[in-house]
This record gives sequence, C-alpha cells and structure tokens, in this order.
Amino acid sequence: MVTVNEAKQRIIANTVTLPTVKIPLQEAVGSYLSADVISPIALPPFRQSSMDGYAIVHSDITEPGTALRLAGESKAGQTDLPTVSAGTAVRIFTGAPVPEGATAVVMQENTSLADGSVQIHEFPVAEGKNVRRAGQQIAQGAVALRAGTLISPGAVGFLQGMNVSEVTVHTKPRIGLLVTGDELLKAGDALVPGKIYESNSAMLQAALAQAGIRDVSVSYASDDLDATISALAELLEHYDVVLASGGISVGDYDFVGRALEALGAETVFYKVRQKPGKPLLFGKKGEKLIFALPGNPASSLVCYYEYVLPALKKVMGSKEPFLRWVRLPLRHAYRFDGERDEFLKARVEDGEVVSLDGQESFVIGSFAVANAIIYLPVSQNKVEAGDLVEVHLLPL
Ligand SMILES: Nc1nc2c(c(=O)[nH]1)N[C@H]1C(S)=C(S)[C@@H](COP(=O)(O)OP(=O)(O)OC[C@H]3O[C@@H](n4cnc5c(N)ncnc54)[C@H](O)[C@@H]3O)O[C@H]1N2
Ligand code: MOO
Repeated sequence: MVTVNEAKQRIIANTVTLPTVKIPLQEAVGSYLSADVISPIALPPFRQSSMDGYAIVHSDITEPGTALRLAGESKAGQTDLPTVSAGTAVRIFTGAPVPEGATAVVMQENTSLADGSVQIHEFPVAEGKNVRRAGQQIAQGAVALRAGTLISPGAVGFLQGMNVSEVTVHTKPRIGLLVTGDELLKAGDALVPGKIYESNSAMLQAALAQAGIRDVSVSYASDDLDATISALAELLEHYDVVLASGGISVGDYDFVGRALEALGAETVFYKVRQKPGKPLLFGKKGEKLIFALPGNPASSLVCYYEYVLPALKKVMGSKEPFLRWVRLPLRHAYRFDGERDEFLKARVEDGEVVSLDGQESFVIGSFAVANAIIYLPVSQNKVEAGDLVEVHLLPL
C-alpha cells in the first residue's frame, strides 16, 4: 500500500510523452505543443489606432480647444497613407495604420469639427495615447507559446493571427479499456435479478472524450482467469494505455491482478491509502501503461481524475498534469475515522466548498452533480465549518 503522494510521484516517474506530429492548427485543440512556437511576424505588424478619432502630433496640443487642419484619412486596411505634420490631423479608425508623423490618437468624442479643422478638447494628450505599437503584443522571433502549452481556443486565435496554421504536438494515446464482471448487463438488456447495468465504460469514455481522447476501444471479459489474460494481452499489444475496470480487489473472482502477473506486467504499485479507490493498481509492460481501476463507479472515477488523467496528460505533453486545485473554506464540519486519506465528491459554490450526500463508493449520483473533489489527508480528519480544505477542480 502506498500513500496518495507516493502513488502520484510514481505515476509521473513512470510516464513518458508520446512522439510528436505536425497537424493543422484547427485539429490541434486539446493537444499540447511539443516545441516552442516562434512568432514569424510582429503583432500588431504595424502601428494601429485603438480608437475611432484623429491621429495628431501630441505636442501640438498646448491647451484645450487647439484646432488642427484636417489632412486626409486612414481607414482599416488602407495602404496608401497621408502623413501627419505639425498643425494637422488625420481622420482615423480603429485598427487603421497610424500615419507617419502622428504620435497619438484622440478619440472622436473629445473633438469637434468646424470649417475643415478639428478642435481637440482633450489636454494634455500623452505621447502614444490610443496607439498600439508594432510588436506590442509580440515581437517577431519571440517565443509565442512554450512547449507543453495546451492548444486552447485562445491559443488558436493567437497563432492564427500570426499566420501559423500548423503546429507540432504530441500524439494522443490510444486507449484499450477492459470491462470485467459477470454481473454486468449491456445497455438495452432486460434487467434480471442479480445483475446491474454496466456503466463504467460509458463514464470513462465520456471522461476521456472530455480530455480530447477519442481513440478508445472497449472490450469485455468474463470473471475467468484465461479470459482476462487473453483480453489484456490483446489490449497490451495494440494500445498505449490499458484501463481495466473491476476485478482488482481480493475476491475469488477478481482476476485482473493475477492476469497482469501472468502476462509479466510490472506492478509499480497496488493499493493506495485512500478512500475511495484503495485497490487501484498501476503497472507497466514495456512502455505501455496499465491502470486497474476498482469496479465501484465512484472509486473508478476518482482514480481516473486523480491518477489516470494526469498520466494521460503527461503522455500528451502537459507540464501541469494534475487537477487544478485551490484552498477553500468547507461550508460544514466534517470528520472521519480510519487510516485512509479521503476524496469527497463536492461542489464549489460562492467561494466555498460543500461535500455532497452519498460518499459511498457505489454511489455515483453525487458525482453526477459534483464540480470538484475535496482531498482530506488523514492528518486533517477533523474539519470545522469554515476551515480551509484542498479542493481539486474537475475539468468540466
Ligand atoms: N475483503 C475485501 N473486500 C473488498 C476490499 C477489501 O479490501 N477487502 N476492498 C473493497 C474496495 S475498497 C473496493 S473499491 C472494491 C473494488 O473491487 P473490484 O475492483 O474488484 O471491483 P468489483 O468487485 O468487480 O466491483 C465492485 C462493485 O462495482 C460494481 N461494478 C463493477 N464494474 C462495474 C461497471 N463496469 N459498471 C457498473 N458497476 C460496476 C460491481 O458490481 C460491484 O458492486 O472491493 C471491495 N472489496
Ligand atoms: O476503496 Mo473502495 O473504493 O472505498 O470501495
């Protein structure tokens, strides 16, 4: 049995990133950059006005109401530009090039027009006012985004704006998911005594899809050693990461651990001092990663968020693989006994966190409405209302 921290460290220490591939930017959302992206151009590429108004020489404005002669206009997209010299102003619009000679733009609300001249009612006008400098956002040749950055919609906007339409990212892992349990019915089967509907595979596929991982193959094995061995062997041959659901505890019909042993997989750890999810196994066979998740649905999903997702994110090149976390006051007192750290299904609401009813590991309804997991180490087993607790935010 290892501690939660040891388990996390061992996962990171035993996980390497997958090879890289160059793909169109639009297809890269949800992937992580494998190399820094260098900006091929400056942004903005030229001096731009940030307001509709008048481009002027700021030092011309010596008092409120100074009048300047109008000497042309600059609109967005214009290439043939007038110049601004002392005593003149050029009509200008947002995003348009600031003409040579101009040192500031005065917004039109602070001006009035009369007889071909414009009166500036703003005084003093600071040099550079309402002018976006060339390269103010990023200089040509500078690092735009670092290796390890997630391609988010914001990153797509940033890169496309510098005409970068292909990026080099780490490939995503292919997942082989094995479901075990003779009590499990498939969707649509008639409910019969002693059976339940299988739900972990749908849940895990949904969680993987949210992480941008869609190459997931699901297979099933009955509670039988040979069947489990051959199903796992098949998945280990074809997939980067194998997830097994159920059959990892100590019962007579729990075959996943024995099957992995028979296949010569290395157990990096088995059992974590935590509730739920104690029987979690993390192993390897060559470069292939193996997670045997406890069958209880809430145990399975806690283990996915706390261990599997970070491993997958590291494999995909993330440098911050664990769930984002914050410290928040717990709305109510909470106590627990025992030797296992606890993960509680929770909701963050109005700057506080509240643990939900139904923390047992067979109860998934609480997870259905959770947006966070509270992590309480055994050293913090008596929490008063208002005490700060560690809250892991679900990537919803
Ligand atoms: N004597 C002991 N018994 C158990 C221990 C222990 O330490 N000593 N640990 C308990 C803990 S903690 C957990 S967690 C479970 C984990 O057991 P398994 O991983 O072997 O899971 P199963 O027995 O196969 O199933 C547990 C539970 O979950 C249901 N289940 C399984 N798969 C699915 C699925 N795909 N969809 C929906 N529900 C599923 C299954 O029917 C069981 O109710 O072991 C304890 N026992
Ligand atoms: O460690 Mo288990 O997931 O509590 O039932």
